Amino acid sequence: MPSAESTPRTLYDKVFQAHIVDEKLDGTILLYIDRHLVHEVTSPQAFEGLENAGRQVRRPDCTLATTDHNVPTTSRKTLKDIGSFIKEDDSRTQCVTLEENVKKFGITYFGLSDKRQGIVHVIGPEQGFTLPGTTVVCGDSHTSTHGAFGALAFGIGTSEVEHVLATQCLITKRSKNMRVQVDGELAPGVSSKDVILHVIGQIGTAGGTGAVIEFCGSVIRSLSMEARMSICNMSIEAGARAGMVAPDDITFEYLKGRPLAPKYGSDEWNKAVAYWKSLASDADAKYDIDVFIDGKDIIPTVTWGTSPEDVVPITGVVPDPETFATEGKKAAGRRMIEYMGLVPGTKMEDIEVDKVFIGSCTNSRIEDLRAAAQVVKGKKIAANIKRALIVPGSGLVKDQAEAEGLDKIFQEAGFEWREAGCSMCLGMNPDILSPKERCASTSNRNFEGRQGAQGRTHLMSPVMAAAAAIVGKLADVRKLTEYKSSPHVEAAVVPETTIAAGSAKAHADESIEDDDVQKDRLTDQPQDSFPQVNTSLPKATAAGLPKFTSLKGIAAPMEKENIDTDAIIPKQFLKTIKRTGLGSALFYEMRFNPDGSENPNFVLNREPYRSAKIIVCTGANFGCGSSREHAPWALNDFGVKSVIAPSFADIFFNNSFKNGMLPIPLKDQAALERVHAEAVAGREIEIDLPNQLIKDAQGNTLCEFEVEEFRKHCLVNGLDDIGLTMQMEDKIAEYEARMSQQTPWLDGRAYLKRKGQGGKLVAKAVPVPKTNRGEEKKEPLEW
Ligand SMILES: CC(C)[C@H](C(=O)O)[C@@H](O)C(=O)O
Ligand code: SF4
Repeated sequence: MPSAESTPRTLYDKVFQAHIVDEKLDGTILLYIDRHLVHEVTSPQAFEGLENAGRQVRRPDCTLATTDHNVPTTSRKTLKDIGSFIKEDDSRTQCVTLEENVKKFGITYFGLSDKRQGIVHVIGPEQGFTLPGTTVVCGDSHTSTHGAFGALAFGIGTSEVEHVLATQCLITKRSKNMRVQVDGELAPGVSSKDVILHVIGQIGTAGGTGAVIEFCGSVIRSLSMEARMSICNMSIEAGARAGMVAPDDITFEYLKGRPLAPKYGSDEWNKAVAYWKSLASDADAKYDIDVFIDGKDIIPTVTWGTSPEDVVPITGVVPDPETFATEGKKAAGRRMIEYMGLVPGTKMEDIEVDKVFIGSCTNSRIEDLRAAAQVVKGKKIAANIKRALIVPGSGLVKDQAEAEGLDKIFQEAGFEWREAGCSMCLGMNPDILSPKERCASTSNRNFEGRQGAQGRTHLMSPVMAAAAAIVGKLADVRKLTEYKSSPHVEAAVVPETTIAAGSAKAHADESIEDDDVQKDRLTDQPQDSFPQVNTSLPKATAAGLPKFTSLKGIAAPMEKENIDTDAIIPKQFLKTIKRTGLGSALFYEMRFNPDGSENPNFVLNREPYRSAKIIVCTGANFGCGSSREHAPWALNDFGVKSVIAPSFADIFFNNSFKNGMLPIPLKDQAALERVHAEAVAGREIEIDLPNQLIKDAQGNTLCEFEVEEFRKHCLVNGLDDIGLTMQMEDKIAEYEARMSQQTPWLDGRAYLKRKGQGGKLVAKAVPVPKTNRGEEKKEPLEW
């Protein structure tokens, strides 16, 4: 048996190991976080918790905030401040709240008048905030994007955002190692988006559950950083905790000259590159799961259903659910076909499209826009296309595209050229689909209602979306354009304006009318008029959580696979700055008809399930998709304190515990069926946490269940884990001081000047006289 030192390790093992502050015998780990990105949707409750407990942000120098989800993407030429710019009340409140919080807690913030504003997963890499070998978190599932740099980057819920703000650490466990190796070459017209859609089609949306995927192989190595980011971005749609690519020369080339990366050519840069090179997986490292894909099997891919795994090649047809393997899959397929308004057997290329969206954290970078422009150049969008939007991922991407004349190419073809933001990816802002509209979209989720209530989304690459706009139907881009080479394999170029950091004026766009906001009326506004149920249950408070020992109550049966958090709580309800009051909107689209009346067929609208305290779901991968902690908050507020299912998505699983709730993964099919049968019969069941048993109403044991010791301890004792972590202050400070020596390029200067208790420097003896850019400090960044 080789010693721990000589055991071959994966990229994930190495980065994870380097961030362990403390490890308990049961494998519970306190992990140090180098980079924390913050946006307006998932942070208000975290800052509120911090304030209520009288806590500070531990490392403002490692925290970067922006507004992206709620912001309109119309011209900012009249922008005075965010409060007057955003018309919709709840969106405005979230953005203004973030601005207040960043001021209060001294965090660097890129607001709407700053060219560096944009989608959080675009701006991190663009600024060099994301670096190889770091741990990166954000209250957002697509934090996986940053793994393209060989960072361990993952989404967290709001309670964990608060935990990181307060302690710069997270409590976690090791994930499994999974390798997805894509070898060979991609054919012209096939891009990294097709690669990831194809992979998800192969492994399914739960394929990566509990694992960190390392993408490797000759195809991945040949991709630019931007293309790698698109792949890692959608690791979350493959169910993985994170996606990673080993840093290499393409990575280092991309980082040269980025404002927050070590200064190119300096000793620090050389030291950093040497370290980054050492992170690649050892040749004989072991993976728990291996997937091999041949690049030549991938052709331009689109989705047909309402889960990212429902993919077909563009040359294919709409599948027939009656041919699916199980009754469950057939039923789910029928619902998708109906929701998507499709007929089995229809050629994908015959499906007409109403709107086209090129944007989102998957595909809104300069290379995406260049590739799409190449398809569009000299052509016009089809007459049936109602709107085609190009939404750059950041103000700097927009500037770069304009410098290259891409805006003109798009506008001449009939596209709208917008300002940066999440836009129509999830429609928390005015860019949405109307009911039944069909969209060719470069985003990452095609869930029901994702782009607007009853909207129909087909996911695809930027060149495929551009082709759909020109043809007016889903289209095979290879028929439109002669490719000399695949657009995605060009080496990354650092655009001039990307390097030019610094606050800038709002950028005007003459071509967009301000009244677009009016045009884009939100049709699916939150409604607060539904009755609250089960509000008598105890709520979490900053002082600690209600204790969970035994739970007895009605269990509502569900049978669906892949119940995503968008379905548990749709986007329009994420605009709250509170944790409470969401019970009335739980499963909104399934629970209520479009006119607001109850859907009598939905389980929670039937007796005795209106007062359910437990959900028993026979479908796997419960809680997949977005990291929104609003999902457990909504369940909790409704009165549901425990969900039993064959498996859970990682972030939802974590978020539930943080709210004193107990998700129970029950893999034993027979046991699950016994519990489900009680639920179907409308009888109470009892969850006995100390003894790890599920019992029927008479107290007879139905089955045992597993739960991690540390999580059980916290639940049974109602422990606030921020308080627990803060008791580890000595270890955290010791870790920080050590890392300031070893990786000084990760510290902002403000940190080095900061005094700890007794007036001692928190991290001394670190000779970093200048910022990482080698310049004197400039506001607002303290680097
Ligand atoms: C708002 C946020 C919680 C969410 C996520 O985590 O993914 C959003 O970015 C999304 O894409 O649905
Ligand atoms: S997935 Fe969409 S909504 Fe979520 S961060 Fe990315 S662009 Fe924004």
